Amino acid sequence: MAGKKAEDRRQAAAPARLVIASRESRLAMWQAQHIRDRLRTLYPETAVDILGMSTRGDRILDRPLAQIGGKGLFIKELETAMLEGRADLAVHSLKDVPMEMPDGFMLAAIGVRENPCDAFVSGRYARLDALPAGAVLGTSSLRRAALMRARYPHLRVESLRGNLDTRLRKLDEGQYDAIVLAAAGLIRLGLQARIRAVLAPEVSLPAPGQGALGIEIAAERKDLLPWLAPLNDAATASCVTAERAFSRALGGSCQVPLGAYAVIETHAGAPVLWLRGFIATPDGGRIVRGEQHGAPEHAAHLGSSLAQQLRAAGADDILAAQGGA
Ligand SMILES: NCc1[nH]cc(CCC(=O)O)c1CC(=O)O
Repeated sequence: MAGKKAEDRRQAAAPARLVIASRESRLAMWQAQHIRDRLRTLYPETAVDILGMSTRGDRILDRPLAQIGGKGLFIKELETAMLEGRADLAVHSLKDVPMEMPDGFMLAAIGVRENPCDAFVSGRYARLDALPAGAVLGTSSLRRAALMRARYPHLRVESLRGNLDTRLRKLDEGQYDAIVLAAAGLIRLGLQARIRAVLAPEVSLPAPGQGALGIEIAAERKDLLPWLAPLNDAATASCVTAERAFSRALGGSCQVPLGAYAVIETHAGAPVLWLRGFIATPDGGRIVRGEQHGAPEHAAHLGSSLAQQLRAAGADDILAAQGGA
């Protein structure tokens, strides 16, 4: 058709080659391969390769993340590769991407969300409620630990670090009676059979961005934006924008237990973004929760409003006790 041909002529040629920087964990590689395959389908003429690399966050495994400096640790080496021209983009679990993007970098696209919830995994027990007093529950996040301590004070909640395979191995070796971790990682790696129960958001409100993929580029590579745009999922992008704005307004780091989870519902034929959030003390002794509803276009505003609402309701005290703002 003449119209189609005219359109083709206007389009610039896709890049000859795209290199994706990725961590080398099995989950990170799955995610990078997923994006590579999508790019290959979108642009059959483009050579798409993956540059695997290990990060400080992968190498330091004996201390909780909050202690060694938080999220930036998992992405710095990948960003250096992009600045040095060894890679064009990086694929991350959005949950691991700092709330404030480092200078010179931006998120080019947010992929469709996998199951955003936490999962309960155990050999012996079918559900959290079935764990007896004194049972050892492992988790890698302050958020899950605070929620579990508040809800199940009779359990011993202990830190669990390492990639997914390591965490499952520690469970299987008997170091823990049960563990709680993101359902998305297990599902992506084909390990969904290990999930004994998916924890409802009412029980374990997910971390900001959990289950979503973030595609990062150097801000000086805006030429890539049109090519990466088809990877963006608008609904997921609005939801995680609200979640990340909430976290950012509360100082967003791994140092304070907080969760945020948004969904888009339809009310009277119009989309409404429903954002829930909480912030807690590490022992779960205090939890301040709240929610906001609004238009998806106002996602960032909804996130910061919810943060303000929680600050007024006691989050400020929690942050002050934490040594935060
Ligand atoms: N912090 C590590 C991490 N980063 C992303 C996921 C899971 C996948 C996702 O949330 O997209 C995990 C594992 C976990 O929290 O159990």
